[in-house]
Amino acid sequence: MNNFELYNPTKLVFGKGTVGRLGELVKPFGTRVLLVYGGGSIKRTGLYDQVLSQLSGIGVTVRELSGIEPNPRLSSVHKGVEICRKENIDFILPVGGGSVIDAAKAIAAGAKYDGDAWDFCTGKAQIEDALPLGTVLTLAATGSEMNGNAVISNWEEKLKRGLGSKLVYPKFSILDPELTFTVPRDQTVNGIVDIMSHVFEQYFSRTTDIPLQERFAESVLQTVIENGEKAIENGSDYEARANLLLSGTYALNGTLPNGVVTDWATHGIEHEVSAIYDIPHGAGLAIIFPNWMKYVYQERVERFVQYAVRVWNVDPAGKSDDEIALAGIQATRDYFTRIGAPATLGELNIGGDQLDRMAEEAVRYGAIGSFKKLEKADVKRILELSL
Ligand SMILES: NC(=O)c1ccc[n+]([C@@H]2O[C@H](COP(=O)([O-])OP(=O)(O)OC[C@H]3O[C@@H](n4cnc5c(N)ncnc54)[C@H](O)[C@@H]3O)[C@@H](O)[C@H]2O)c1
Repeated sequence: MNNFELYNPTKLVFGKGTVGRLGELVKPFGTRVLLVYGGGSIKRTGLYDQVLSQLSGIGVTVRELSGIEPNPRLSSVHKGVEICRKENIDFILPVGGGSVIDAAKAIAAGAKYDGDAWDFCTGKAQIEDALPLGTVLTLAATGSEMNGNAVISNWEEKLKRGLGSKLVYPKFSILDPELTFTVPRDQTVNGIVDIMSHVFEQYFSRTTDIPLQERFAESVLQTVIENGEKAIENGSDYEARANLLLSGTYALNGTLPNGVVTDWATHGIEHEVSAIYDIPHGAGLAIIFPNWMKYVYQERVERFVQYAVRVWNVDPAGKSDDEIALAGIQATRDYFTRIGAPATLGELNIGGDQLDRMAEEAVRYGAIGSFKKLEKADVKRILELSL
Protein backbone atom coordinates (compact mmCIF):
# COMPACT_ATOMS: atom_id res chain seq x y z
CA MET A 1 0.00 0.00 0.00
CA ASN A 2 1.28 3.50 -0.84
CA ASN A 3 1.29 6.44 1.55
CA PHE A 4 -1.82 8.60 1.39
CA GLU A 5 -3.73 11.47 2.94
CA LEU A 6 -7.47 11.37 3.43
CA TYR A 7 -9.30 14.69 3.63
CA ASN A 8 -13.04 15.10 3.42
CA PRO A 9 -14.76 17.96 5.21
CA THR A 10 -18.26 17.50 3.72
CA LYS A 11 -21.03 16.87 6.23
CA LEU A 12 -23.36 14.26 4.78
CA VAL A 13 -26.99 14.52 5.86
CA PHE A 14 -28.70 11.40 4.58
CA GLY A 15 -32.28 10.17 4.69
CA LYS A 16 -35.98 10.76 4.33
CA GLY A 17 -37.16 14.32 4.90
CA THR A 18 -33.66 15.77 5.31
CA VAL A 19 -34.48 18.76 3.08
CA GLY A 20 -36.32 19.95 6.18
CA ARG A 21 -32.86 20.63 7.68
CA LEU A 22 -31.71 22.89 4.86
CA GLY A 23 -32.32 26.20 6.67
CA GLU A 24 -30.39 25.11 9.75
CA LEU A 25 -27.50 23.90 7.55
CA VAL A 26 -27.27 27.08 5.42
CA LYS A 27 -27.58 29.54 8.30
CA PRO A 28 -23.96 29.49 9.58
CA PHE A 29 -22.57 30.26 6.13
CA GLY A 30 -24.30 33.26 4.66
CA THR A 31 -27.12 35.71 4.25
CA ARG A 32 -27.08 36.16 0.47
CA VAL A 33 -27.59 32.85 -1.27
CA LEU A 34 -27.29 31.94 -4.95
CA LEU A 35 -29.68 29.05 -5.68
CA VAL A 36 -28.40 27.11 -8.71
CA TYR A 37 -30.52 24.54 -10.57
CA GLY A 38 -31.09 22.92 -13.95
CA GLY A 39 -33.95 22.72 -16.39
CA GLY A 40 -36.77 22.96 -13.91
CA SER A 41 -37.39 19.38 -12.75
CA ILE A 42 -37.13 20.74 -9.20
CA LYS A 43 -40.17 22.93 -9.89
CA ARG A 44 -42.23 20.00 -11.18
CA THR A 45 -41.38 17.87 -8.16
CA GLY A 46 -42.12 20.55 -5.56
CA LEU A 47 -38.52 20.56 -4.31
CA TYR A 48 -38.07 24.19 -5.40
CA ASP A 49 -40.90 25.30 -3.09
CA GLN A 50 -39.48 23.29 -0.20
CA VAL A 51 -36.04 24.85 -0.69
CA LEU A 52 -37.44 28.40 -0.88
CA SER A 53 -39.53 27.84 2.21
CA GLN A 54 -36.45 26.65 4.13
CA LEU A 55 -34.46 29.68 2.96
CA SER A 56 -37.19 32.15 3.77
CA GLY A 57 -37.43 30.55 7.23
CA ILE A 58 -33.90 31.78 8.01
CA GLY A 59 -34.45 35.17 6.39
CA VAL A 60 -31.70 35.03 3.76
CA THR A 61 -31.79 36.90 0.44
CA VAL A 62 -32.03 34.50 -2.50
CA ARG A 63 -30.89 35.03 -6.07
CA GLU A 64 -31.32 32.32 -8.71
CA LEU A 65 -29.37 30.86 -11.59
CA SER A 66 -31.41 28.28 -13.51
CA GLY A 67 -30.91 26.38 -16.76
CA ILE A 68 -27.62 24.68 -15.92
CA GLU A 69 -27.11 22.18 -18.74
CA PRO A 70 -26.28 18.49 -18.35
CA ASN A 71 -22.52 18.65 -19.08
CA PRO A 72 -22.51 22.17 -17.58
CA ARG A 73 -21.18 24.90 -19.79
CA LEU A 74 -18.61 27.57 -19.09
CA SER A 75 -21.13 30.18 -20.26
CA SER A 76 -23.37 29.24 -17.30
CA VAL A 77 -20.41 29.47 -14.95
CA HIS A 78 -19.73 32.98 -16.26
CA LYS A 79 -23.36 33.96 -15.61
CA GLY A 80 -23.12 32.64 -12.05
CA VAL A 81 -19.86 34.48 -11.35
CA GLU A 82 -21.42 37.71 -12.58
CA ILE A 83 -24.43 37.32 -10.28
CA CYS A 84 -22.17 36.54 -7.30
CA ARG A 85 -20.19 39.73 -7.86
CA LYS A 86 -23.14 41.97 -8.58
CA GLU A 87 -25.27 40.65 -5.74
CA ASN A 88 -22.56 40.15 -3.10
CA ILE A 89 -23.43 36.47 -2.80
CA ASP A 90 -21.84 34.74 0.18
CA PHE A 91 -23.16 31.17 -0.20
CA ILE A 92 -23.98 28.96 -3.19
CA LEU A 93 -26.70 26.32 -3.05
CA PRO A 94 -26.84 23.91 -6.01
CA VAL A 95 -29.98 21.75 -6.06
CA GLY A 96 -29.72 18.97 -8.64
CA GLY A 97 -27.37 16.38 -10.08
CA GLY A 98 -23.65 16.45 -10.70
CA SER A 99 -23.91 19.02 -13.48
CA VAL A 100 -25.55 21.59 -11.24
CA ILE A 101 -23.14 20.89 -8.39
CA ASP A 102 -20.11 21.06 -10.68
CA ALA A 103 -21.24 24.38 -12.14
CA ALA A 104 -21.72 25.70 -8.60
CA LYS A 105 -18.17 24.69 -7.65
CA ALA A 106 -16.72 26.52 -10.66
CA ILE A 107 -18.86 29.57 -9.83
CA ALA A 108 -17.74 29.45 -6.19
CA ALA A 109 -14.08 29.56 -7.22
CA GLY A 110 -14.62 31.93 -10.16
CA ALA A 111 -16.33 34.50 -7.94
CA LYS A 112 -13.13 34.85 -5.93
CA TYR A 113 -10.80 35.08 -8.93
CA ASP A 114 -9.96 38.04 -11.13
CA GLY A 115 -9.52 36.03 -14.34
CA ASP A 116 -11.71 33.50 -16.18
CA ALA A 117 -12.85 30.41 -14.21
CA TRP A 118 -11.79 28.33 -17.25
CA ASP A 119 -8.18 28.97 -16.11
CA PHE A 120 -8.78 26.44 -13.31
CA CYS A 121 -9.62 23.79 -15.91
CA THR A 122 -6.57 24.43 -18.09
CA GLY A 123 -4.09 24.61 -15.24
CA LYS A 124 -3.39 28.29 -15.95
CA ALA A 125 -4.46 29.13 -12.39
CA GLN A 126 -4.96 27.29 -9.10
CA ILE A 127 -7.98 27.87 -6.90
CA GLU A 128 -6.85 29.98 -3.96
CA ASP A 129 -10.19 31.05 -2.55
CA ALA A 130 -13.85 30.11 -3.07
CA LEU A 131 -17.28 30.96 -1.77
CA PRO A 132 -18.72 28.24 0.47
CA LEU A 133 -21.32 25.94 -1.07
CA GLY A 134 -23.72 23.27 0.17
CA THR A 135 -25.75 20.89 -1.98
CA VAL A 136 -29.12 19.20 -2.23
CA LEU A 137 -28.50 16.16 -4.44
CA THR A 138 -31.26 14.81 -6.68
CA LEU A 139 -29.48 12.08 -8.66
CA ALA A 140 -27.17 9.18 -7.76
CA ALA A 141 -24.12 9.34 -10.03
CA THR A 142 -21.10 11.57 -9.76
CA GLY A 143 -20.05 11.77 -6.11
CA SER A 144 -19.65 15.52 -6.65
CA GLU A 145 -21.73 16.00 -3.49
CA MET A 146 -18.75 14.84 -1.39
CA ASN A 147 -15.64 15.66 -3.36
CA GLY A 148 -13.64 18.66 -4.56
CA ASN A 149 -13.94 18.04 -8.30
CA ALA A 150 -15.96 19.58 -11.11
CA VAL A 151 -16.13 19.02 -14.86
CA ILE A 152 -16.95 21.95 -17.13
CA SER A 153 -17.61 22.05 -20.88
CA ASN A 154 -16.27 24.85 -23.01
CA TRP A 155 -18.73 24.50 -25.84
CA GLU A 156 -17.10 27.12 -28.09
CA GLU A 157 -13.80 25.25 -28.04
CA LYS A 158 -15.39 21.76 -27.82
CA LEU A 159 -13.38 20.99 -24.70
CA LYS A 160 -14.45 19.33 -21.45
CA ARG A 161 -12.05 19.74 -18.56
CA GLY A 162 -11.94 19.17 -14.83
CA LEU A 163 -10.94 21.31 -11.89
CA GLY A 164 -10.19 20.18 -8.39
CA SER A 165 -9.54 21.86 -5.06
CA LYS A 166 -9.97 21.29 -1.34
CA LEU A 167 -11.67 24.69 -1.32
CA VAL A 168 -14.73 23.55 -3.28
CA TYR A 169 -15.78 20.56 -1.20
CA PRO A 170 -19.40 21.18 -0.24
CA LYS A 171 -19.79 22.28 3.38
CA PHE A 172 -22.75 19.93 3.54
CA SER A 173 -24.76 17.73 1.21
CA ILE A 174 -28.34 16.67 1.73
CA LEU A 175 -29.08 13.23 0.29
CA ASP A 176 -32.74 12.30 0.50
CA PRO A 177 -33.37 9.12 -1.51
CA GLU A 178 -36.99 10.20 -2.10
CA LEU A 179 -35.69 13.14 -4.18
CA THR A 180 -34.34 10.59 -6.66
CA PHE A 181 -37.70 8.81 -7.19
CA THR A 182 -38.41 11.07 -10.18
CA VAL A 183 -35.11 10.39 -11.96
CA PRO A 184 -36.15 8.95 -15.35
CA ARG A 185 -35.08 5.48 -16.35
CA ASP A 186 -32.33 6.60 -18.75
CA GLN A 187 -30.74 8.90 -16.20
CA THR A 188 -30.93 6.17 -13.57
CA VAL A 189 -29.06 3.92 -16.00
CA ASN A 190 -26.46 6.62 -16.73
CA GLY A 191 -25.96 7.09 -13.01
CA ILE A 192 -25.46 3.36 -12.41
CA VAL A 193 -22.83 3.19 -15.15
CA ASP A 194 -21.13 6.32 -13.86
CA ILE A 195 -20.89 4.96 -10.32
CA MET A 196 -19.54 1.61 -11.50
CA SER A 197 -17.04 3.39 -13.76
CA HIS A 198 -15.72 5.46 -10.86
CA VAL A 199 -15.07 2.25 -9.00
CA PHE A 200 -13.40 0.64 -12.03
CA GLU A 201 -10.98 3.56 -12.35
CA GLN A 202 -9.78 2.94 -8.80
CA TYR A 203 -10.07 -0.86 -8.69
CA PHE A 204 -8.21 -1.80 -11.85
CA SER A 205 -4.86 -0.83 -10.41
CA ARG A 206 -1.36 -2.23 -10.39
CA THR A 207 -1.07 -1.58 -6.65
CA THR A 208 -0.84 -4.84 -4.70
CA ASP A 209 -1.60 -5.77 -1.08
CA ILE A 210 -4.65 -3.55 -0.71
CA PRO A 211 -7.30 -6.09 0.36
CA LEU A 212 -9.45 -3.55 2.22
CA GLN A 213 -9.61 -1.13 -0.71
CA GLU A 214 -10.37 -4.03 -3.08
CA ARG A 215 -13.21 -5.27 -0.92
CA PHE A 216 -14.57 -1.74 -0.48
CA ALA A 217 -14.62 -1.41 -4.26
CA GLU A 218 -16.16 -4.84 -4.84
CA SER A 219 -18.86 -4.13 -2.25
CA VAL A 220 -19.78 -0.83 -3.91
CA LEU A 221 -19.99 -2.61 -7.28
CA GLN A 222 -22.17 -5.43 -5.94
CA THR A 223 -24.44 -3.00 -4.13
CA VAL A 224 -24.90 -0.96 -7.31
CA ILE A 225 -25.46 -4.02 -9.50
CA GLU A 226 -28.20 -5.38 -7.20
CA ASN A 227 -29.91 -2.13 -6.32
CA GLY A 228 -29.52 -0.56 -9.75
CA GLU A 229 -31.79 -3.14 -11.33
CA LYS A 230 -34.32 -2.77 -8.51
CA ALA A 231 -34.37 1.03 -8.90
CA ILE A 232 -34.90 0.69 -12.65
CA GLU A 233 -37.77 -1.74 -12.10
CA ASN A 234 -39.45 0.42 -9.48
CA GLY A 235 -38.26 4.04 -9.32
CA SER A 236 -39.96 4.53 -5.95
CA ASP A 237 -38.22 1.63 -4.20
CA TYR A 238 -36.81 3.57 -1.25
CA GLU A 239 -34.20 1.03 -0.18
CA ALA A 240 -32.92 0.55 -3.72
CA ARG A 241 -32.69 4.31 -4.30
CA ALA A 242 -31.03 4.82 -0.89
CA ASN A 243 -28.40 2.15 -1.53
CA LEU A 244 -27.70 3.51 -4.99
CA LEU A 245 -27.39 7.05 -3.66
CA LEU A 246 -24.92 6.13 -0.94
CA SER A 247 -22.93 3.96 -3.35
CA GLY A 248 -22.58 6.93 -5.70
CA THR A 249 -21.14 9.01 -2.89
CA TYR A 250 -18.74 6.32 -1.67
CA ALA A 251 -17.55 5.55 -5.18
CA LEU A 252 -15.94 8.99 -5.42
CA ASN A 253 -15.53 10.58 -2.01
CA GLY A 254 -11.92 9.58 -1.47
CA THR A 255 -12.55 6.25 0.28
CA LEU A 256 -11.54 3.88 -2.51
CA PRO A 257 -8.20 5.33 -3.69
CA ASN A 258 -6.43 5.31 -0.32
CA GLY A 259 -2.89 4.10 -1.01
CA VAL A 260 -3.84 3.01 -4.53
CA VAL A 261 -2.48 4.16 -7.90
CA THR A 262 -5.67 4.86 -9.86
CA ASP A 263 -6.24 4.90 -13.63
CA TRP A 264 -8.84 7.37 -15.02
CA ALA A 265 -7.92 6.81 -18.70
CA THR A 266 -11.47 5.84 -19.67
CA HIS A 267 -12.89 9.01 -18.14
CA GLY A 268 -10.30 10.97 -20.10
CA ILE A 269 -11.38 9.28 -23.33
CA GLU A 270 -15.11 9.72 -22.59
CA HIS A 271 -14.66 13.43 -21.90
CA GLU A 272 -13.28 13.84 -25.42
CA VAL A 273 -16.36 12.13 -26.86
CA SER A 274 -18.91 14.10 -24.85
CA ALA A 275 -17.01 17.36 -25.43
CA ILE A 276 -17.75 17.02 -29.15
CA TYR A 277 -21.07 15.17 -29.19
CA ASP A 278 -22.63 16.29 -25.85
CA ILE A 279 -23.76 12.76 -24.97
CA PRO A 280 -24.53 11.80 -21.36
CA HIS A 281 -21.32 10.93 -19.52
CA GLY A 282 -22.75 7.58 -18.31
CA ALA A 283 -23.74 6.53 -21.83
CA GLY A 284 -20.23 7.22 -23.12
CA LEU A 285 -18.69 5.24 -20.27
CA ALA A 286 -21.00 2.25 -20.87
CA ILE A 287 -19.74 2.11 -24.45
CA ILE A 288 -16.04 2.62 -23.80
CA PHE A 289 -15.34 0.85 -20.49
CA PRO A 290 -15.77 -2.79 -21.55
CA ASN A 291 -13.58 -2.05 -24.60
CA TRP A 292 -10.90 -0.52 -22.38
CA MET A 293 -11.10 -3.64 -20.21
CA LYS A 294 -10.59 -5.96 -23.17
CA TYR A 295 -7.72 -3.82 -24.41
CA VAL A 296 -5.79 -3.78 -21.12
CA TYR A 297 -6.71 -6.88 -19.10
CA GLN A 298 -3.58 -8.86 -20.00
CA GLU A 299 -1.42 -6.26 -18.26
CA ARG A 300 -2.50 -7.80 -14.96
CA VAL A 301 -4.87 -10.63 -15.64
CA GLU A 302 -5.20 -11.66 -11.97
CA ARG A 303 -6.99 -8.41 -11.15
CA PHE A 304 -9.60 -9.16 -13.84
CA VAL A 305 -9.86 -12.76 -12.65
CA GLN A 306 -10.62 -11.53 -9.12
CA TYR A 307 -13.17 -9.07 -10.53
CA ALA A 308 -14.92 -11.80 -12.51
CA VAL A 309 -15.07 -14.24 -9.62
CA ARG A 310 -15.90 -11.88 -6.76
CA VAL A 311 -18.16 -9.36 -8.48
CA TRP A 312 -19.87 -11.48 -11.16
CA ASN A 313 -19.60 -14.92 -9.52
CA VAL A 314 -17.92 -16.37 -12.60
CA ASP A 315 -17.17 -20.04 -11.88
CA PRO A 316 -13.42 -20.44 -12.45
CA ALA A 317 -13.55 -24.26 -12.66
CA GLY A 318 -11.97 -25.60 -15.84
CA LYS A 319 -11.23 -22.12 -17.25
CA SER A 320 -7.93 -20.42 -18.04
CA ASP A 321 -7.20 -17.02 -16.47
CA ASP A 322 -7.90 -15.37 -19.81
CA GLU A 323 -11.28 -17.10 -20.07
CA ILE A 324 -12.27 -16.08 -16.54
CA ALA A 325 -11.17 -12.48 -17.10
CA LEU A 326 -13.05 -12.26 -20.40
CA ALA A 327 -16.17 -13.78 -18.82
CA GLY A 328 -16.10 -10.97 -16.21
CA ILE A 329 -15.73 -8.34 -18.93
CA GLN A 330 -18.61 -9.90 -20.88
CA ALA A 331 -20.74 -9.94 -17.71
CA THR A 332 -20.10 -6.19 -17.40
CA ARG A 333 -21.21 -5.58 -20.99
CA ASP A 334 -24.25 -7.84 -20.53
CA TYR A 335 -25.29 -5.99 -17.38
CA PHE A 336 -25.01 -2.61 -19.11
CA THR A 337 -27.07 -3.95 -22.01
CA ARG A 338 -29.66 -5.51 -19.67
CA ILE A 339 -30.27 -2.18 -17.91
CA GLY A 340 -30.55 -0.38 -21.25
CA ALA A 341 -27.19 1.37 -21.70
CA PRO A 342 -25.75 1.71 -25.21
CA ALA A 343 -22.92 -0.57 -26.38
CA THR A 344 -21.65 1.31 -29.44
CA LEU A 345 -21.06 4.91 -30.46
CA GLY A 346 -23.06 4.10 -33.58
CA GLU A 347 -26.19 3.73 -31.42
CA LEU A 348 -25.72 7.43 -30.56
CA ASN A 349 -25.14 8.30 -34.24
CA ILE A 350 -21.45 8.93 -33.68
CA GLY A 351 -19.19 7.88 -36.56
CA GLY A 352 -15.44 7.62 -36.89
CA ASP A 353 -14.64 11.02 -38.40
CA GLN A 354 -13.39 12.67 -35.18
CA LEU A 355 -11.39 9.76 -33.75
CA ASP A 356 -8.01 11.34 -34.46
CA ARG A 357 -8.94 14.60 -32.82
CA MET A 358 -10.38 12.85 -29.76
CA ALA A 359 -7.36 10.57 -29.40
CA GLU A 360 -5.00 13.49 -29.77
CA GLU A 361 -6.83 15.62 -27.19
CA ALA A 362 -7.00 12.71 -24.74
CA VAL A 363 -3.19 12.52 -24.60
CA ARG A 364 -2.48 16.23 -24.91
CA TYR A 365 -0.43 16.19 -21.67
CA GLY A 366 1.13 12.78 -22.41
CA ALA A 367 0.10 9.13 -22.05
CA ILE A 368 -3.00 8.53 -19.92
CA GLY A 369 -3.86 5.80 -17.41
CA SER A 370 -1.66 3.69 -15.19
CA PHE A 371 -2.97 0.11 -15.46
CA LYS A 372 -1.69 0.36 -19.03
CA LYS A 373 -0.26 3.66 -20.20
CA LEU A 374 -2.21 4.68 -23.29
CA GLU A 375 -0.68 6.65 -26.14
CA LYS A 376 -2.66 8.24 -28.95
CA ALA A 377 -2.71 5.01 -31.00
CA ASP A 378 -4.08 3.04 -28.02
CA VAL A 379 -6.84 5.57 -27.41
CA LYS A 380 -7.74 5.55 -31.10
CA ARG A 381 -7.90 1.74 -31.07
CA ILE A 382 -10.22 1.73 -28.03
CA LEU A 383 -12.44 4.28 -29.78
CA GLU A 384 -12.45 2.17 -32.94
CA LEU A 385 -13.54 -0.84 -30.90
CA SER A 386 -16.35 1.35 -29.57
CA LEU A 387 -17.80 2.40 -32.95
N1 LIG B 1 -17.58 16.25 -9.99
C1 LIG B 1 -17.34 14.98 -10.16
O1 LIG B 1 -16.67 14.35 -9.34
C2 LIG B 1 -17.90 14.30 -11.38
C3 LIG B 1 -17.73 12.92 -11.52
C4 LIG B 1 -18.28 12.32 -12.65
C5 LIG B 1 -18.96 13.06 -13.58
N2 LIG B 1 -19.08 14.41 -13.44
C6 LIG B 1 -19.81 15.25 -14.41
O2 LIG B 1 -21.15 15.39 -13.92
C7 LIG B 1 -22.05 15.59 -15.04
C8 LIG B 1 -23.19 14.60 -15.01
O3 LIG B 1 -23.90 14.72 -13.80
P1 LIG B 1 -25.07 13.69 -13.42
O4 LIG B 1 -24.74 12.38 -13.98
O5 LIG B 1 -25.32 13.82 -11.98
O6 LIG B 1 -26.30 14.19 -14.27
P2 LIG B 1 -26.87 15.66 -14.52
O7 LIG B 1 -26.68 16.51 -13.33
O8 LIG B 1 -26.29 16.13 -15.82
O9 LIG B 1 -28.42 15.37 -14.67
C9 LIG B 1 -28.89 14.59 -15.75
C10 LIG B 1 -30.35 14.91 -16.02
O10 LIG B 1 -31.16 14.42 -14.95
C11 LIG B 1 -32.09 15.42 -14.56
N3 LIG B 1 -32.39 15.21 -13.14
C12 LIG B 1 -31.56 15.34 -12.08
N4 LIG B 1 -32.19 15.00 -10.93
C13 LIG B 1 -33.47 14.67 -11.28
C14 LIG B 1 -34.61 14.24 -10.54
N5 LIG B 1 -34.57 14.04 -9.22
N6 LIG B 1 -35.76 13.99 -11.22
C15 LIG B 1 -35.82 14.15 -12.57
N7 LIG B 1 -34.77 14.55 -13.32
C16 LIG B 1 -33.60 14.80 -12.68
C17 LIG B 1 -31.36 16.73 -14.85
O11 LIG B 1 -32.26 17.79 -14.99
C18 LIG B 1 -30.65 16.39 -16.15
O12 LIG B 1 -31.49 16.59 -17.25
C19 LIG B 1 -21.18 15.43 -16.30
O13 LIG B 1 -20.80 16.70 -16.77
C20 LIG B 1 -19.98 14.66 -15.79
O14 LIG B 1 -18.83 14.86 -16.57
C21 LIG B 1 -18.59 15.03 -12.33
